[in-house]
Amino acid sequence: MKIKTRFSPSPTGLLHMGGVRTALYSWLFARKNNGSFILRIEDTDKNRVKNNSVQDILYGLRYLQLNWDEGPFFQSNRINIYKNIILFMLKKGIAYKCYCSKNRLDKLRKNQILNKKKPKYDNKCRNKNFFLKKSNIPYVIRFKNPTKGLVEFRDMIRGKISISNKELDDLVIQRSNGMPTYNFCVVVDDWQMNITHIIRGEDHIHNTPRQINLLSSLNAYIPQYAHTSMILDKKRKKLSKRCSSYSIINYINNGFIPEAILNYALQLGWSYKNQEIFSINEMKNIFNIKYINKSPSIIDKKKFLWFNHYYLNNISFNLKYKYFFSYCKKNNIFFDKDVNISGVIKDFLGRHSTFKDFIQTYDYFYKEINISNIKNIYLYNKLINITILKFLYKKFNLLNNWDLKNILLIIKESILYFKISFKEIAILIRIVITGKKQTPSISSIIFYIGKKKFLLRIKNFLKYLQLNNSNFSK
Ligand SMILES: Nc1ncnc2c1ncn2[C@@H]1O[C@H](COP(=O)(O)OP(=O)(O)OP(=O)(O)O)[C@@H](O)[C@H]1O
Repeated sequence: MKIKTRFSPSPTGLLHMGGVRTALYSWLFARKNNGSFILRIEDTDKNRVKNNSVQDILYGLRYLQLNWDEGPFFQSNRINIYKNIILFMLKKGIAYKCYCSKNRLDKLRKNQILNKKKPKYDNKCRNKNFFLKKSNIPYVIRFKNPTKGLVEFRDMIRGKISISNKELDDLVIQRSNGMPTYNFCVVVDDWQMNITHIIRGEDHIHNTPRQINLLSSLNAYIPQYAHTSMILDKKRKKLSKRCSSYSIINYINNGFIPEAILNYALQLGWSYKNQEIFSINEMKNIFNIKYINKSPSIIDKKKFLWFNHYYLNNISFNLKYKYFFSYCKKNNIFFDKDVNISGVIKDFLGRHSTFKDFIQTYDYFYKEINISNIKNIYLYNKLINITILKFLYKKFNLLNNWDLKNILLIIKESILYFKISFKEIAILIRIVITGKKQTPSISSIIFYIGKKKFLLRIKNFLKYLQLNNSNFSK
C-alpha cells in the first residue's frame, strides 16, 4: 500500500511553527517512504475562515519548498460528496436525524453538570425513524456511535490508547444549516484520499476515537496516527494563529531562510543523537517518528536566530545570493549596478543572523543618506574638512582601477599629505559616504560602494558644507 500523508490546516489564521512542523513531519514521512504528501485546506467552517489565510499557508509552504503531490484540495468544494455520504449513512441506518432543540440540549447539559456527569447527548432521537419525515423543524444529523466496547488504536508516538464507547457522543455530522461538520469531512477525505498515516498535533487526539468509529462504519481503512506534542510560546501557551510575531510570514519578512526554518522546526520536539544541523536530504534519510518526543517544546528566539546565522554562513554562495535578492525584491530594495553587492554579501552577511538585520545595517548601499541628520563629523573644522574632501574627490576621480589596493594607496597618500591618522581620515570618509560612525573597514566600503556613489556622496557633502553654517567640528 502506498504511503500517503496529508497536511490539512484550517485557514483560520496565520501559519505558525506548529503548522509548519506538522507539515514538515508529514512531508518527511512521505518522502522517506516514497509516498505522497497531500495538501488539504479544511475550510468548511466559514465563520472562522480568515481572509488571506489560504494564501498565507500556500506562500509559507512554497517558501519552505514543502511541495505537495496532490492538492490543494478545498473541503468547501467537496460539500456534495459529504452530503451524498450522509444520505447513504441515513439510508443504511448508521446516522439519524435529531430534532432536539438547542433549549433541550442546553437543559440536558446543565443537569448532567449539576449531577457531576460528563455532558453527553442522551440519544433521544436515535431510535426514532425520522428519515422520511417532512417537517420544517430544524434538525441535525448524528452518527450512531457504537454504544458498547472500546475504541483502540496504537498511536505512533504515544503508544496504545483506548477509550470506552460509552464516553462518546452520537457525533453531529451535519448541522441544522445543512453543512457537514469538521470531524465528518476529515473522515470522508482521509478515506477517499487513501491517507495511510496521519501526523498531527495532540490537540486533535480527542477527535481520533470518533473518527475511527466513523471510518469503521464506512468500512474504510483506518490510518495510523501520530499525535505530536504542542509547540508553546515563551509564556508557555499554545502558539496562536492570531499572533503575528510567531507566524511564518513574520519570520520570512525578517529574512529567515527555508533551511533554518525547517531545521529549527524539525528539532522542536525531535532529536537524533545530539545532532543539531540537518540538511534537507539528511532529514529525508534520517526522519523517523520514533525520534519524536512527547513533551511540549517552547519557541526559543535565540536558538532560532542561531540556526539562521548558521545557515547564512554555510549555504552555498549561489543560494545565499538567490535568497537575498528575492528578499530584497519583496521589500522593494534595489542596488545600483555600480555597487558590488556580491562582495558585501561575501564579506559581511556572515556577521548577521537575518537578512533584515543585514539590510538595515548596510542601508547606505541602496539608500541615499540624509546629510542633514549628520550632526558632527568629529574632525577639525569646516575648512579642513572641505580641503580634505576636495583632495579625496580629486584623487579618487582620477582612479581608473577601482580596487582595494589602489583605494588604500590614496588613503595613505592623504594621511601623509594632511599629517592626520588613518583613524581620523577613516571617520571622515565613513560619515560622508555612509552617514554612520561605525562600519566595517573603510577601504572595503569604498570599494563595494563603487566609484560613482562614492564621488557623488563626497560632492553632495561638500555642497552641503559650503551652503551650511554648521561647522561639523568637535
Ligand atoms: N501549537 C502547535 N503545536 C504543534 N502543532 C500544532 C500547533 N498548532 C497547530 N498544530 C497542528 O498543526 C496542524 C494544522 O493546524 P490547524 O491549522 O488546523 O491549526 P489548529 O490550531 O488545529 O486550528 P484552529 O485553531 O483553527 O482550530 C494540526 O495538525 C495541528 O494539530
